[in-house]
Amino acid sequence: MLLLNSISKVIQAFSRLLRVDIACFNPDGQLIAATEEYILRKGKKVHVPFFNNLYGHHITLLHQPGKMPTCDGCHFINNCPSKAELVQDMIINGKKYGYLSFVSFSQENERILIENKEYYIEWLSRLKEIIISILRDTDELKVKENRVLVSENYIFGKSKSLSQIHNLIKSIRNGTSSILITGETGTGKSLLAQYIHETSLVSKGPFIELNCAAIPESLFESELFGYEEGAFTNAKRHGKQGYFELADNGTLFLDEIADLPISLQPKLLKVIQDGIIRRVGGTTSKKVNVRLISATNRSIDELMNEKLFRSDLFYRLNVIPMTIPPLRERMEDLELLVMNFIEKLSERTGKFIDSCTKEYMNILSSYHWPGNLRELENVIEYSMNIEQKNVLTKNSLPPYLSNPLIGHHKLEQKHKPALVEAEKEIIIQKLDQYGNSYSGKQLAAKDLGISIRTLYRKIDKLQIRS
Ligand SMILES: Nc1ncnc2c1ncn2[C@@H]1O[C@H](COP(=O)(O)OP(=O)(O)OP(=O)(O)O)[C@@H](O)[C@H]1O
Repeated sequence: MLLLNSISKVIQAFSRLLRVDIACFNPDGQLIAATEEYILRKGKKVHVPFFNNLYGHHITLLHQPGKMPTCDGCHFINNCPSKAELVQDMIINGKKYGYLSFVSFSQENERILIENKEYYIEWLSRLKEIIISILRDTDELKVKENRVLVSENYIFGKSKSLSQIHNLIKSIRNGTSSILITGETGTGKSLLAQYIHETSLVSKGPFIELNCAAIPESLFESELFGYEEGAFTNAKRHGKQGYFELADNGTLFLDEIADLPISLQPKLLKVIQDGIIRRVGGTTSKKVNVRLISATNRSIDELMNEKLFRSDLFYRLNVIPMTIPPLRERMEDLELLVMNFIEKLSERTGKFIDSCTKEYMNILSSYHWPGNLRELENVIEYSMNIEQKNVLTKNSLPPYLSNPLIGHHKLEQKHKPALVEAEKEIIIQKLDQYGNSYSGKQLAAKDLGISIRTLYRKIDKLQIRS
């Protein structure tokens, strides 16, 4: 069950029954669930620091919220839309779970709340018990999640293709053979790599990720194998560990492996074969014990045909191949993924969405998802920001989905040249601003809100001189 959804549903039910607005806060005074009226009047991102003054008071009736000494520090001081609040802290065995509040926004409700205080206190205590039990269940779940990063089926889906991947992961759990994950962009290759690590024998060791598309060819060797002091100008004083050393006794995830420069491929092949590395500028060798997982969204077969990828390296990397199908080929997982994203994004968007309408789901089901799960996640985030209700409706979909006449491609075709030029211009500006070095590009990518690997791809695609 989704935590916030569960709490939200209980709160809505109690609110309808008792005819009072209800809000629930975490121990830091941040709103985690509330009735619609409460969100409307107080805003979605209410943070009520003054509640800290109420810990240990168990149940407090705030008669004139906004004008009490405890209101110091609250951003609603002297301007509080609530007329009265009955607040209870949620503490059990010394553990703080947060606060619960029954709120009245009208004078009529204020009178009812005050006149029937005892009755409401009883219900407040019952609601507290239910919410604490939900929060406790989640605590237990978190402990489990820490052992196995994410629960099966739930995160990756229940479709046939995903079940096959799960079975494969189970059967290789005790080994450390190299794995090559293939799949279109945004299908979840990085997430799968982490999952494999977390469920493997080397899960206690480090998981180190290296994006082969993001590292300039000249730095590759020193990044992979490290370097000794004085190995080259600008080398750090005591040298630097490379990715292989960092990943010792754990997993090294080589993302975008197809972008590994051909000149470096023999060196990688040698390390895989011997398990021995030598730092740049070093004279001694070191044995490392690293499980390799690689991923690519390009066709390595084509690269091998063009002699851009060595076949001997490919066979070493591809001992266990795994392919994640694109989202359009596993639509059975769509609903599960949507609900998962709704929960995942509720904190970032400050919205408590319960579900989505059938019409909304139908539109998602008939789309072909070229950007796969990454695109789906963006669409859900967009919808959650736009949606006024607690259910996602067609109205909150981005225009290219809600209005079939404005197809993505149609828009793009019409404006493509201008868009490309604008994009190129912005990237050049940022590179001028931060410089063309690797660290400059890292800053530029951060400023642009894209990953460094995306920046490198764009530099390449837009033929920007770097
Ligand atoms: N099964 C899943 N359940 C929930 N979220 C997922 C799942 N798979 C992927 N995601 C999310 O989708 C987004 C894209 O996933 P990820 O970065 O792993 O894709 P990728 O295939 O490695 O992409 P690229 O080829 O561009 O590197 C991430 O935000 C990730 O958390």
